[in-house]
Amino acid sequence: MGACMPGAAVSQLVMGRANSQRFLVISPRIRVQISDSKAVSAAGLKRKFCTAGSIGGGAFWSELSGLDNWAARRDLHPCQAIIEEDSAVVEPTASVIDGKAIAQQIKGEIAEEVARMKEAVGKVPGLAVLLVGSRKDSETYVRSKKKACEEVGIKSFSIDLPEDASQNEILKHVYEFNDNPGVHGILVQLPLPRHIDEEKVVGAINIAKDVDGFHPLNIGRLAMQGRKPLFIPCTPRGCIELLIRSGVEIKGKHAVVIGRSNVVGMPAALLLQRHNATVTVVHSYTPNPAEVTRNADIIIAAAGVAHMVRTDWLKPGAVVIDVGINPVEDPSAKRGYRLVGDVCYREACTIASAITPVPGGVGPMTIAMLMKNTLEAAKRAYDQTEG
Ligand SMILES: Nc1nc2c(c(=O)[nH]1)N[C@@H](CN(C=O)c1ccc(C(=O)N[C@@H](CCC(=O)O)C(=O)O)cc1)CN2
Repeated sequence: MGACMPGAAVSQLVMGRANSQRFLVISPRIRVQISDSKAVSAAGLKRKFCTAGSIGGGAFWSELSGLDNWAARRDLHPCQAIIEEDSAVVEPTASVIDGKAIAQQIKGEIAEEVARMKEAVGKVPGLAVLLVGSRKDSETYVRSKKKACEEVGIKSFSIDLPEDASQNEILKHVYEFNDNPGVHGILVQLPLPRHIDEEKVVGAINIAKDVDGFHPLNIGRLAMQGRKPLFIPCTPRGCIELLIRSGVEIKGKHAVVIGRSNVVGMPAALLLQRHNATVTVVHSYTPNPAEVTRNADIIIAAAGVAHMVRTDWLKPGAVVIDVGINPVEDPSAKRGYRLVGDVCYREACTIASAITPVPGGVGPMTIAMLMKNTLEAAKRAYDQTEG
């Protein structure tokens, strides 16, 4: 079991040795034997998804897993053959919800609004991004956020702090951004190093600039009837936007959210209810999750377990939004690994009516929604909101 352990999948990337064979433990039931030629890619995979010095993986997954213990649910981990099979080209009968294209379209709309704001008030929105440590995945996401800012005309401010930065140092930057009128949105890239109290840092962000929507006041308002959060967390907002833009009716439907993390599962369930769906949350202690999920018209899968959702979890015609981003070793891929979702895509394609791919589904929408939240923050600051 790895040192960085909060979520299930965190324990899933461990190097091992048995009978003079080296292997990479992808999940409790998946061990990939590593030949010498594969060793580099396995190490690369670990580098990208591990905190420096730890032997566990689970970058984004720990966000999805939250307090959950999916690793203990050995019954839910598919065998390696299933994951390998899934890389085969499939002709889906389900329609593919192209998150990358939809995100691009949304960024185009935002760029137009930013240009209009510049003309009207002579200002553009500003987004501050705080990164602590040198996790490769977090660095990639932060780079994507800055690139998106450039694309749409948002000014980005960034602070990169070392892994051993103190809590006070981080808070000092948050307070400075809170006081900077040119900064309309502030985000602290998660996860933070273990010695930092995430609750304190997120709670220090001015709620009017909390473009991640993780501040307890924003989450509280999201949960309450008749209250309006200033911001909705980007990934759940992206999931709903994908459904709406794909013409999927949410009202009156039964939605199952798999996972209850603070970043995705919990706010997604709250948001679906606000859209008048009947919502069931499936988590790592749910008995017979396949049976529960099989009742769903809409599934948001955010467990952080590669290919957990199989054919028997899906009702024919269900709409599947796959939030999982799980790296699995693939020597034929340039990076030595590829990303797969929580849903066995190949199988789901033949039974669902619509499905998001991984990559290219929810991920790009997270960034587009961050741009949207930042624009909305600036509109409020300059009194440019409609209605
Ligand atoms: N402060 C925050 N931290 C984190 C959040 C968040 O919303 N706010 N979410 C995740 C990571 N994340 C954004 O920060 C994020 C994850 C994935 C993608 C994405 O576009 N993924 C691509 C694949 C990328 C690749 O090839 O590596 C895809 O799915 O197509 C964007 C943003 C945790 N932390």
